[in-house]
Amino acid sequence: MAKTSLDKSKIKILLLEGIHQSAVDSFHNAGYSNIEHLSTSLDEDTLIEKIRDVHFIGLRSRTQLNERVFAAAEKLVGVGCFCIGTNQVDLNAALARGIAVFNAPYSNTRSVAELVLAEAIMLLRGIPEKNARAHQGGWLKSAKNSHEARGKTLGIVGYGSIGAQLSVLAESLGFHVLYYDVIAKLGMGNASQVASLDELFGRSDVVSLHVPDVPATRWMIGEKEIAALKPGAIFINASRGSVVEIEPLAAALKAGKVHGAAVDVFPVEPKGNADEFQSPLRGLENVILTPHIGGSTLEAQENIGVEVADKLVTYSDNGTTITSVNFPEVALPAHPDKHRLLHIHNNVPGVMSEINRVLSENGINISGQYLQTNAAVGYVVMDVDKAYGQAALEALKQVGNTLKVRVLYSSHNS
Ligand SMILES: NC(=O)c1ccc[n+]([C@@H]2O[C@H](COP(=O)([O-])OP(=O)(O)OC[C@H]3O[C@@H](n4cnc5c(N)ncnc54)[C@H](O)[C@@H]3O)[C@@H](O)[C@H]2O)c1
Ligand SMILES: O=C(O)CC[C@@H](O)C(=O)O
Repeated sequence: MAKTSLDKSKIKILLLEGIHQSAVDSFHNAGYSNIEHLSTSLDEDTLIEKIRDVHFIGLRSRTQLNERVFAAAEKLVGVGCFCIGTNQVDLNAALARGIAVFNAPYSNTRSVAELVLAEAIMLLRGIPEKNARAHQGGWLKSAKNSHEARGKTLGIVGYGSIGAQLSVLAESLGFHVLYYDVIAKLGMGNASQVASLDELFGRSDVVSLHVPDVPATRWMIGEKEIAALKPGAIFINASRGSVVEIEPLAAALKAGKVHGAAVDVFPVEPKGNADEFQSPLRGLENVILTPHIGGSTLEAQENIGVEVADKLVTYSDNGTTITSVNFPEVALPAHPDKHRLLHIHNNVPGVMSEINRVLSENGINISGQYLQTNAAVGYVVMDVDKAYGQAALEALKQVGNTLKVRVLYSSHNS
């Protein structure tokens, strides 16, 4: 009897770092039951052992998927970053193996923007010091260095989803908003773009960073940039720990050159809640330190769980790769009466004609063909008659430059 659908219980899903239960529920609802759901990340060697028989992995910002891990991931089909950042995943190593990577580009933007705004207000009022003193039995009742947000200038570095959302919230509170971005962007409300980081730093009372971790942003804020801040400025980083050199920031905070800071992300972050957090910023009363929780609200985590699980399910069930961060994007219709062959290959001349030759020689009729490429990879999806032999499948895998071949069986009996 013809096989009619994938045996979903054989598809192994590994979810790390306390991904919200909503993700597990989404997989279950889609018929996937072989799920391991862990609350922590795994060290590299443990991950390498575990990932060998995993088809889909879900992670957040702590798990590093590097070349060594991918080399061991023989069955891996897709990666879900249950967050915005994808810098923890070697996207090229994934692509070179035909593994699609997805994320949740918007689900926690509001959470980060709200936190940053709250921190800006707290720091403008000197609340961290006053709070610390009160806990020690002190009483710092004073208006010195305490300011309203109204009329102050907020400088945003990176005017993407979070930066723009923060801009709107901050303006509603009376901030003047300036921003610096490598791309020309239309400002929300009355916000205006400035031409350089130097100008932004020189004009802002509060500076907040919202850039991704890419080579150009790595350590982009060091001693020179910190020196360009207005005396007594407030500095906030909820982007990535690799963007700011912590030592010069700590020195400027100790010297009072920077009046206060809120830092959520660090060059080195503990692997889990049981590990010690170490930082030169520890013990400074004018600094709010948070454990990379800018996006950690129940609302955001629940939405992210559903969003990324659904993307993995859709890719697994149907081959659609829309919104993948490393893969050619293809939106595919349902395929109730046809089997679907997915062929992922290096994007070099001649592969498509080889694929078509194999299908033709094996008498396989193509009823629909979808092709999308990026610079490195070609992704072709072919809906075919149900009748095809194992030999044809093997021949497809033998086509030169093939990275991965998958079959999605039709959902109806032949
Ligand atoms: N703390 C947290 O929990 C948390 C939560 C979510 C996101 N993040 C981080 O925040 C980052 C920003 O998120 P987003 O959704 O706004 O991303 P986004 O991609 O929508 O926006 C990033 C912006 O930065 C700009 N940019 C890139 N390089 C730049 C440079 N060298 N100088 C100036 N601008 C530059 C881009 O043009 C873009 O407008 C994420 O990449 C992630 O690392 C942190
Ligand atoms: O949830 C996380 O660990 C990462 C959150 C945030 O940095 C993101 O990139 O979305």
